[in-house]
Amino acid sequence: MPSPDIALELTGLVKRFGPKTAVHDVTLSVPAGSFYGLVGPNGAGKTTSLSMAVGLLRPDAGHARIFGVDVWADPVRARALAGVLPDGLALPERLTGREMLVYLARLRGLDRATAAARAEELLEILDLLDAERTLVNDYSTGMRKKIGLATALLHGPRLLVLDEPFEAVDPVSALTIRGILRTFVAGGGSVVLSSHVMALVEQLCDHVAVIDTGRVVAAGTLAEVQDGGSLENRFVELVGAADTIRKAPSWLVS
Ligand SMILES: Nc1ncnc2c1ncn2[C@@H]1O[C@H](COP(=O)(O)OP(=O)(O)OP(=O)(O)O)[C@@H](O)[C@H]1O
Repeated sequence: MPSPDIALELTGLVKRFGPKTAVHDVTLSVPAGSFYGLVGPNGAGKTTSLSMAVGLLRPDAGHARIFGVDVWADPVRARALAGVLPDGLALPERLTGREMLVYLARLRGLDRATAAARAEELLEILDLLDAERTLVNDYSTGMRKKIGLATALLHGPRLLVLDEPFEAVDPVSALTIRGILRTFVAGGGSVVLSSHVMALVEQLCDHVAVIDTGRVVAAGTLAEVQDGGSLENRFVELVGAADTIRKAPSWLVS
C-alpha cells in the first residue's frame, strides 16, 4: 500500500555470501522529507543494505519498500520513485557523458527535448561540459561519481539513494552537490546517503543510522544518535572501536 510518510522502509533484511552473513537484520525507517545518513565501519554492510533497498541485490530475507511499494514485488514502480547512485556503478563506457544521459533519460520515458535539456543542465551544473568529447570510459574517478549522480537525478525521483556520493569528488563539486541535495530536500525530496565523513553527515543530515557487523546499532534523529556528543565520538563508542585505534608503526618515526 503506498505510504506517503515513509520514503524507505527496510524490514529484517538479511544477506549471506556463502558462509558469511554480511547483513544480519537491518530494519530502518526513513521518514519522507528527511536527509538520512548511513554510517558504519568498512565492511559493516552499508553497500549491501543499500543495494537490497533499491532492487540491485536480492535479499535472503526481509523486505524493502519505497513509499510503500515493495522493491521486489513491484520493481518497475519502485525504481521509478528512486534515483540511485550505487557503489561501483556500471556505466555505458563507450558513450560521452551527454550521450549517456540522453540515452538513460529516453529509457526512462522522457521525450527527446526534455532528455536533451536535462542532460545539458546536469552537465553544466556538475561541471562536466569541458569533458564534452570524453568517453565515460576515460572519466576520472570523481567524474564518474558526478555523472553517476546525474543519472540518479535525471528522471526527477522522490527519493535519492546514494552510496558515498562525495568520495573522490573535488571540493567545488562537493559544494555543488551539497547544494543540489539540500535544494532537493527543501523541495520535499528524501535522501539516503552513506558516508565515512562524520562532519559531512553532521552538516547535511537530520537523521542517522549506524550499522555495525550487519546490524543497525543506533538510528534516529541526528541529535538522538549524537546523544550530546559528537557523531565521531558516538560512532567510536557504538562500534566498540576505541581499543582498536592504532598508533603509527615505530619504524616510521625516526
Ligand atoms: N559479492 C560479495 N561476495 C562476498 N562477500 C561480499 C560481497 N559483497 C560484500 N561482501 C562482504 O559483505 C560485507 C559487507 O560489505 P559491504 O560492501 O556491504 O560493506 P560496507 O559497509 O559498504 O563497507 P565499506 O565502508 O568498506 O564500503 C563485507 O564483509 C564484504 O566482504
